[in-house]
Amino acid sequence: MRLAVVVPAKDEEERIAATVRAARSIDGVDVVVVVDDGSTDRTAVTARAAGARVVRHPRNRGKAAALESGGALVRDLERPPAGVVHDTAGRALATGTPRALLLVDADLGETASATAALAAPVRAGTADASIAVLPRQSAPGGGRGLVVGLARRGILAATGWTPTQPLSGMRCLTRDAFESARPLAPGWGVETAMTVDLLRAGQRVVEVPCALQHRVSGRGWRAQAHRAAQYRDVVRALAARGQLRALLPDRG
Ligand SMILES: O=c1ccn([C@@H]2O[C@H](COP(=O)(O)OP(=O)(O)O[C@H]3O[C@H](CO)[C@@H](O)[C@H](O)[C@H]3O)[C@@H](O)[C@H]2O)c(=O)[nH]1
Ligand SMILES: O=C(O)[C@H](O)COP(=O)(O)O
Repeated sequence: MRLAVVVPAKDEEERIAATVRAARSIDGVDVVVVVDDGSTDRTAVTARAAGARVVRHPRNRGKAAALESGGALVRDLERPPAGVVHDTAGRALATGTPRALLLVDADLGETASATAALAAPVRAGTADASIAVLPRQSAPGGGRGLVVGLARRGILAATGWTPTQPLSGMRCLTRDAFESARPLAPGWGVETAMTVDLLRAGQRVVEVPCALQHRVSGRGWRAQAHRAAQYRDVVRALAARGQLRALLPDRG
């Protein structure tokens, strides 16, 4: 099974090269696409130097839009050159299974190689999509579980399944599974909505422990503003899926 890695990246010049190198080292990966989502630093040039194909958003459009752009580029790569894939009767010939997509955040650095474990169940055909479960992070986070709790309750209410880490963005999906979850919900709602939409479409989803370390959000005002945006986007994603009840806090 061939794998295309898609890396959404906003101002990730410090970690993007290590992330791209690690992604390229994964068995089966033949293309790494970095979507530079309107960065104001050297993310794009650094990613290209590390061996990635780079798509650039002139303006920042959010993580979901970056994943859409990466998915579209890989879709274009699957299209065979004109004139080569028809038989003598002009019938189109099958051109093989499209690549599975491996969605990898830009801030994982060299630990990105651990996303290789996500491909195993998809390759074996026992799952259509896999989601990474991360270990305790080496730096302490500053969250109180509000966004995570909301997303978890929403997914449970919508599907009957309780994810361990509902916001985890490291995922491996068959092309068919990815397409069944499109259009992706905007911004930070993308993971919550994707899980709901995959399960509702009958795709088999599993969680896989992966030894990943990412940049955790702390306690400062920037981190809290980030969480507020995450909360807003998860609310929108759940509301669009008829899960407003999940927005109410647990009653114990
Ligand atoms: O406008 C943006 C902002 C971020 N990113 C990229 O998106 C990824 C995740 O962003 P990050 O700042 O690391 O967010 P976190 O809050 O740390 O991420 C957690 O929560 C997110 C959902 O809210 C998930 O997407 C992540 O996988 C999960 O690690 C990174 O590669 C970013 O560079 C974009 O592409 N566009
Ligand atoms: O820091 C985090 O884990 C995320 O930003 C989610 O925040 P939360 O702890 O409020 O769910």
